[in-house]
Amino acid sequence: MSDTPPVEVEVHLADLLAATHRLPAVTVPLAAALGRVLATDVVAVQPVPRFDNSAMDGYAVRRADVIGASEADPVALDVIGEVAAGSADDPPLFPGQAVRIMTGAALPTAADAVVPVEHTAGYRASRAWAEVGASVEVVVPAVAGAHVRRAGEDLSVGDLVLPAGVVLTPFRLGAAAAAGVGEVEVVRAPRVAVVATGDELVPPGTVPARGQIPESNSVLLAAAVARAGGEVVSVARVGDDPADLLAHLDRLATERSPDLVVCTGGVSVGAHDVVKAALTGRGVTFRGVAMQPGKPQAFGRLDSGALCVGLPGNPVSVAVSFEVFVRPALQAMQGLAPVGAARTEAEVADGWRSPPGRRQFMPIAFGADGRIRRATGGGSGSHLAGGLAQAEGFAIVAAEASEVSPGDRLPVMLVES
Ligand SMILES: Nc1nc2c(c(=O)[nH]1)N[C@H]1C(S)=C(S)[C@@H](COP(=O)(O)OP(=O)(O)OC[C@H]3O[C@@H](n4cnc5c(N)ncnc54)[C@H](O)[C@@H]3O)O[C@H]1N2
Ligand code: MOO
Repeated sequence: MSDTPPVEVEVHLADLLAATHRLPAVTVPLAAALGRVLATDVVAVQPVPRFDNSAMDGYAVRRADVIGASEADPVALDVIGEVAAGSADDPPLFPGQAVRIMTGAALPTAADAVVPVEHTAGYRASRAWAEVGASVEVVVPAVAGAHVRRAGEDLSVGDLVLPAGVVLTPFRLGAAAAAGVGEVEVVRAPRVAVVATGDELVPPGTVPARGQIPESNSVLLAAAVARAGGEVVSVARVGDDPADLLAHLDRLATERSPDLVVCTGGVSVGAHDVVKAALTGRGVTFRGVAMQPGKPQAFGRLDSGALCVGLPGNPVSVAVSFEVFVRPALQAMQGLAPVGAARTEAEVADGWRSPPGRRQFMPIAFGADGRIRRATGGGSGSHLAGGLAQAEGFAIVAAEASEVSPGDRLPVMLVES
């Protein structure tokens, strides 16, 4: 790896994406569709609203009866029935008659307006509803269609509710349900296995012995993968023996059939770099990428057909590599444009140094003034895992730059909180 010059970020990303395929579509109930990418258009199978119905609690009337109603000259109507929301009743309504009606109830066929209960004398006087069999005094005239929600005024049968390719959000799922749709065709979620490598790693929360550290990369990656639409099918920690890693990958292939295996650690030039030792010559390419952090990278297809991405072990390198390479790959697998995280541009509040020849991704936080400053203890060190908690994004410094100065404007890749 160190013998050949590093490739540009774009080259590595393009090669990775070229090895990435969109996954097939599956049909799922709405309740299982949150965050999935829609594979086919959703059209309304029912109009929205489904039928003419009341927007108010009140009385369904024939509008002609109440044109002249006023406080001084109330119109008395015989209350001949009631329809509540969910009732299939369609009471016939003759001139001089009214039907008690509740919000969402189907408007009787013979009615053409709704008088809110607040527009009746009894309610004004004592908050009282006129009972069925009694009469109600209307004190405000109704206009045609008053407080009637018309069938299909939002969507007609066959109208497009959601186009293929959108991510299913809570609002979109609600709209599909309202239009009578119960299941949707979505791109299958990428099945992702996370493998953290290194003899020094112990589960988070346990007390490490000398030389050991808490394993944090798989925690970050599993969470990030899930947020990015992946289904995490396995999270494991493997030591520095290549035979153990190969055995683990074989087991994963037969038991979990991942589409993507994300490994961390062991891709550099160390004497115990396990991912490199195990997967060199097995369809996985190891190379340097002109970025900091995240220089050593690996990718390829395993014998099982799963795409394998090997990220460097340093925690900040993992975070950056996820955003720069893994998120776009997950997007491509789901049929989304592989654009990575959302971006913005911001002014730098404090300056820092950047390694010439490598594009720098500096963890940053926004100040109250909208300007950015370094998030990780002032530095760009790829081991500063604690400072990642403060990172709201990564400022991107061009490879040619050796220094960033206060007042510079930099592109910023935004991190999901
Ligand atoms: N002689 C050279 N040494 C190094 C080079 C180089 O070019 N020549 N590159 C450095 C850079 S840059 C990086 S990045 C690292 C990448 O090395 P590896 O991918 O082989 O990663 P490891 O050596 O396994 O680990 C690096 C570092 O990260 C810690 N780590 C690993 N896994 C985890 C985990 N799951 N959770 C928390 N922390 C983890 C590990 O303990 C190491 O401190 O190589 C440099 N060296
Ligand atoms: O490239 Mo390494 O990722 O600097 O830490």
